[in-house]
Formats: sequence, structure tokens, C-alpha cells
Amino acid sequence: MPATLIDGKHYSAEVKARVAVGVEALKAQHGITPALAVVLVGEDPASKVYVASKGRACAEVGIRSIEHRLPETTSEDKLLALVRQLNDDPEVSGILVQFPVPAQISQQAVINTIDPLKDVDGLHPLNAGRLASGLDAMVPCTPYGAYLMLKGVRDDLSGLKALVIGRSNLVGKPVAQLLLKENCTVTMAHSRTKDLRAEARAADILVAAIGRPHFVQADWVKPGALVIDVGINRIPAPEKGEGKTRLVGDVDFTPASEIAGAITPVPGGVGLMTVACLMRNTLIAAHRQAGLADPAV
Ligand SMILES: NC(=O)C1=CN([C@@H]2O[C@H](COP(=O)(O)OP(=O)(O)OC[C@H]3O[C@@H](n4cnc5c(N)ncnc54)[C@H](OP(=O)(O)O)[C@@H]3O)[C@@H](O)[C@H]2O)C=CC1
Ligand SMILES: Nc1nc(=O)c2c([nH]1)NC[C@@H]1CN(c3ccc(C(=O)N[C@@H](CCC(=O)O)C(=O)O)cc3)C=[N+]21
Repeated sequence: MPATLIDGKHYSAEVKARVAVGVEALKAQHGITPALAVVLVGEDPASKVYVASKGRACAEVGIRSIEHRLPETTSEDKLLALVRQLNDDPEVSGILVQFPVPAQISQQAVINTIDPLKDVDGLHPLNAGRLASGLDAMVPCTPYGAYLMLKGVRDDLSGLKALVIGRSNLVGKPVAQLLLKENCTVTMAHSRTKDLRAEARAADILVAAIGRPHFVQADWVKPGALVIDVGINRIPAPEKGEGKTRLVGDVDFTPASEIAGAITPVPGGVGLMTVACLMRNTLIAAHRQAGLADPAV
């Protein structure tokens, strides 16, 4: 495999180590323990795994973890009331409502209700607008994690052609904003893009955030390109036993890694950075709520 493996374990350990130092300093100097409230509505097994990994990361860095599990049948009013209660709770630094939420609840109503200062997902329109305007914002965790990995491989990204496949508010759009800020020439692709393969082959940086297993083929990858695979797809793995599954990304990893210059694996790539950057955002949120300057994390 000629490509360098961009190891999520390595990068996320670095981020968490910096966050742990910042948490310790905030406790020692200001008597503040940052706290992250995670709200899970329903019983989605994948969401439960993600919630558990966030709880573990909080313990590692010294952040207090608060979990709220609500039944699948929860009304929108009830969920919004909980969000407002967390907004008003001075002990809570960050709020994350796990998506997707059940159909009777509007995701946008939830996002709009979260206090922008506690919006560790960076999804509130105020934070999205601040990022787009080049102002201090809460930056969404997955995009920031992808950005740190790219910067780790190559510090100067200016002038590189970047293709971002996927235009969600959670991943694709903020990734594009961050790369634009790094002076990349950014193209955004989506389900209506014509000749995606040709767009991809021109890209020095290829970010896949689609949600389709092995969608990006090896012959789409420009030789030497930096490939960031955001996709988390669970597919059947009969080789592991009946009914078993495994995680794969949006990129056909094994052949693509023969062509790329550097590539992130799934699992073990961007997902680990998402959790680490969530810890980082919670620490930043705690500082801003206390009127303190942002920590160097
Ligand atoms: N690693 C991590 O930490 C995280 C991983 N994820 C994963 O990343 C992936 C994307 O997540 P998210 O952005 O929330 O997903 P969304 O479903 O919100 O967005 C998917 C995007 O992919 C585009 N798309 C779908 N099909 C095609 C196609 N055939 N060709 C080109 N583009 C296509 C869609 O286009 P259109 O807009 O036209 O419909 C859309 O913009 C998922 O696998 C998700 O599980 C998400 C968050 C964190
Ligand atoms: N409000 C909200 N914000 C999110 O950021 C959000 C969300 N809802 N809903 C679901 C998606 C998905 N997502 C993941 C984060 C980390 C891993 C992760 O830790 N992955 C590890 C381990 C996975 C495993 O092995 O089970 C890895 O890729 O190596 C996965 C997926 C965040 N999302």
C-alpha cells in the first residue's frame, strides 16, 4: 500500500491530550468542570454505540458526562423543553442531541433551540453563519477532525484542488468552509453532480461524506491525492458469522490506498476525531461561557 495511512488513533490521542491539559487548568484556576449533555431519543443501536464512545472519551479527558435517554415516542415539545432546561443549567457546557431524531420531531427545531454557546455540534444557524463569515464559531466536530488530519499530513494546503462529495450542514458544507479558509480551490459535489468520476480525478484532496459503502472507486482517485473518508456504513459480514456486520467507509479502501498519497481508514479514521473534537468543543464552550479566552487546543 503506497499511501500513508492517516491514523485516527494517533491524531485523536493528540487532541484528547491537549483537551485533558485544558480541562485540568480550568478546574485548577477557575474551579469549573466542563460538562457535556448528550440526549438520545429512541433505541437506535448505532446511536447507542456512539453515545457510549462519547461517555468513554469524557472520562479520559476529565469532562463530566450527562446522559438523557428518552423513549422513541417522545414529543417535540418534550424534547425542546429538555433542551431549554439544559440551556438554562449553568453546570452544562455543551449539548448534543443525537441525530436522526424520530419523525415526529423536527431536527431543525431542535437545532434552533440549542443555545449557540452550548452548540458543540456547530449546527445552529448562528454558528454556521459565523464559520462562513470567517468569525469565531463552534465548528462541527467531524469537519474539524478531517481538517486537522489534512493539516497533519500537509501543513500548507493553499492552491490545492479539493472535491467535497456531500453537502450536508453537519459535514459537507463546513468541510468546504474550512478548506476554503485554507485557500484550497473547493468544488462541492452531490447527488445531482454530472461526471463525479472526472471531478474526483482532478482533486488533490478528496473528501467523501456520502453514506454509501465503497462508493468512491480506486480509478476516481488522482495519484498521490489526500483522501478523507467520512462515511460510516454498516454492511453484512457473513465471513464473521451469521448476522454479523462490519463498518466500511464511502471509499473502496484497499484498491484506493494503492493510488492515494495518504488515506484515512474506516474504522479508525475520522470517526475517532469526531469524538475527540467534541471534547475540544466542550472545553471551548466552557471557556466562552465563563468569559475566558479560548484555550490553545
Ligand atoms: N466519521 C464521522 O464521525 C461521521 C460520519 N458520518 C457519516 O458520513 C456520511 C455522510 O453523513 P451526512 O453528511 O450526515 O449525510 P447526509 O445523508 O446528510 O448527506 C449525504 C450527501 O451525500 C450526497 N449523495 C448521496 N448520494 C450520492 C450520490 N450517488 N452521488 C453523489 N452524492 C451523493 C447527498 O446529495 P444530495 O444533497 O443531492 O442529496 C448529500 O449531500 C454518512 O455515512 C454518515 O454516517 C456522519 C457524521 C460523522
Ligand atoms: N448530533 C449529531 N452529531 C454527530 O456528530 C453525529 C450524529 N448526531 N449522529 C450520527 C453521526 C455519526 N457520528 C459518528 C461519530 C463517531 C464515530 C466513531 O467513533 N467511529 C469509530 C468507531 C466506530 C465503531 O467501531 O463502532 C471509528 O470510525 O473508528 C462514528 C460515527 C456522529 N454523528
